Amino acid sequence: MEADSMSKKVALVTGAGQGIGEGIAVQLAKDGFAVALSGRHLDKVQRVADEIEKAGGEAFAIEADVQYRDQVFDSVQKTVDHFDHLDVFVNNAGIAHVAQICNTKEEDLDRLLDINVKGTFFGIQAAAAQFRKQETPGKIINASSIAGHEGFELLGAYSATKFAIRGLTQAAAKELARYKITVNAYCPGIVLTPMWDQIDEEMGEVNHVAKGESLKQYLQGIALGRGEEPEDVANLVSF
Ligand SMILES: NC(=O)c1ccc[n+]([C@@H]2O[C@H](COP(=O)([O-])OP(=O)(O)OC[C@H]3O[C@@H](n4cnc5c(N)ncnc54)[C@H](O)[C@@H]3O)[C@@H](O)[C@H]2O)c1
Ligand SMILES: CC(=O)[C@H](C)O
Repeated sequence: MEADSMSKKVALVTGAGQGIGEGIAVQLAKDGFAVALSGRHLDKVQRVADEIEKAGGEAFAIEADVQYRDQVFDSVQKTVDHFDHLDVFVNNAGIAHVAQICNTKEEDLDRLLDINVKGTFFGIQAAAAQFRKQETPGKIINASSIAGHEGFELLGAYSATKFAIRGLTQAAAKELARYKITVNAYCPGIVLTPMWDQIDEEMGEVNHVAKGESLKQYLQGIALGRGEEPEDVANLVSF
């Protein structure tokens, strides 16, 4: 256990090996948190943890797949074993999938629900259990999306999971407030992370998008179609 982290706030970020999760972990470390980073691929989260340590921060990498409840609870225990306690849990891990609803395979729908919804559900359960065991306040922060406020064509199953996360966040906030545990969600627009490489790859030929146009341009087109100023759309595409 790191002696210094006894006084530091401790955060656990899921899916922290790249993208938004990596950005959150790095910023939390800059803000003085001791950070546990969990992900399906230990080498990816270890890379980010090493970078945080090299920059003078405290970090600890954990291999955990959020679709499995026991691995989520285990990641919290490993964080507490290493840093003594937990203050913040960020349910960041998530996947997207591009398909028209009528063409979405059940196995893809199951994968999205297992990782995005059940993974977030398990994270709330595990974090709340730890905060109550510590008898301390705590913060739980979940990854929803712009697609959790508007259902986008070609992202129907994904949007459903992000809407679900908003509802889950609101319900958890009401249930856990009495324990001084806050539950909030972030809803980014389009953030140019490796998720978009995968989304663009899955695009292929679909009716709604002109050949060669990426989903990013398609979504931007929707925003522009609403008469939003280009700079508004530009704000969506940032990292
Ligand atoms: N990039 C965007 O435009 C955008 C917009 C709104 C919301 N989001 C949400 O933000 C979160 C992060 O997105 P991102 O763009 O950084 O994605 P990303 O694909 O770049 O990174 C996601 C990370 O989560 C990990 N992950 C996936 N499934 C996992 C699992 N079962 N267990 C543990 N880790 C797992 C991946 O390995 C990866 O490291 C996601 O929940 C996503 O839905 C992204
Ligand atoms: C991929 C994502 O979450 C939205 C559509 O930006």
